[in-house]
Amino acid sequence: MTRRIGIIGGSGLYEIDGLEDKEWRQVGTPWGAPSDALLFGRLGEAELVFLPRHGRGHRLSPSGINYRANIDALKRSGVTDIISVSACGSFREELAPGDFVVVDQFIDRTFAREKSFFGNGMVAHVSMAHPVCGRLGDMLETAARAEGITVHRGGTYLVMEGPQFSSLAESNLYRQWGCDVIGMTNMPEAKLAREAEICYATVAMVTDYDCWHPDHEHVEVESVIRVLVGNAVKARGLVARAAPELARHDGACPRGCNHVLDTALITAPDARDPEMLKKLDAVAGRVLGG
Ligand SMILES: CSC[C@H]1O[C@H](OP(=O)(O)O)[C@H](O)[C@@H]1O
Ligand SMILES: Nc1ncnc2[nH]cnc12
Repeated sequence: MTRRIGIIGGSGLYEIDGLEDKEWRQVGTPWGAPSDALLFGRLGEAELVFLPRHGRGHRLSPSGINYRANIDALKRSGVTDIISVSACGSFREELAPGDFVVVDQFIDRTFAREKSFFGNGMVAHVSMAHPVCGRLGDMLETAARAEGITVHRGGTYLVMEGPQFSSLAESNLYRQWGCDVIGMTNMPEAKLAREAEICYATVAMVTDYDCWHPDHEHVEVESVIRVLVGNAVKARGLVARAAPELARHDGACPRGCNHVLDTALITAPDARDPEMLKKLDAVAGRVLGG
């Protein structure tokens, strides 16, 4: 299996530098339109596809993003691995603005988004026990260290619906829950990537201390953007280092991300809805024969 790397760029990362043979292409999906055209290109040996999560110009709010279209578009573009680059608030003193966190767990508190490709007519249940790909996480951590970025391995990312930031009571509650960082976008993205059998890992770039820290102002867009400008430069360096390394690893994911649907489908073949199966051509074609 030749690996092709998808980068989903979050707030502050709307384009990616240094790509050769680059071309923006519209990719249609049965789930509607993705956030923007996809930018195809190469970084040395590595084939990359970049998608700005909020669209160029940051047109889309976290609740308004068509996550299913984004993941489907990446899947039908041949993407095997997704690196999610996301801004986040920090719940811990030691996770300071400018630091990167390679998160390994999520708590999904979103409620106004489509969260699955499956449903009535074709039901599937995938495991989210380990929601990110450990191998991809290893590579991102190594690349970040090599780039001289202060990186923390592991952490729980609380995904809130937004678009408003948290109240102080919420911020304190999430800290009591043991959460490390907060953002608004990585769910259902990670769930959908899992369903689409794509390896997924997040680099969360700390921009602020949300609103719990007595010595820091509560988070505002203006301060987030200020930190993001520096973070985006570091994120580009990280991608440039991690992508060629990842591309060297041919073959299926050793953690099994590329085969999760082998054990997830439950609807009997004669009870499956043909219309539903058509929509699943890219995401589940491997097991449904799309
Ligand atoms: C601009 S602050 C809030 C905004 O930033 C994060 O976006 P992303 O995850 O795409 O980097 C956060 O989730 C909010 O959407
Ligand atoms: N404090 C915060 N809460 C939610 N999303 C964020 N993105 C960046 N900082 C954030």
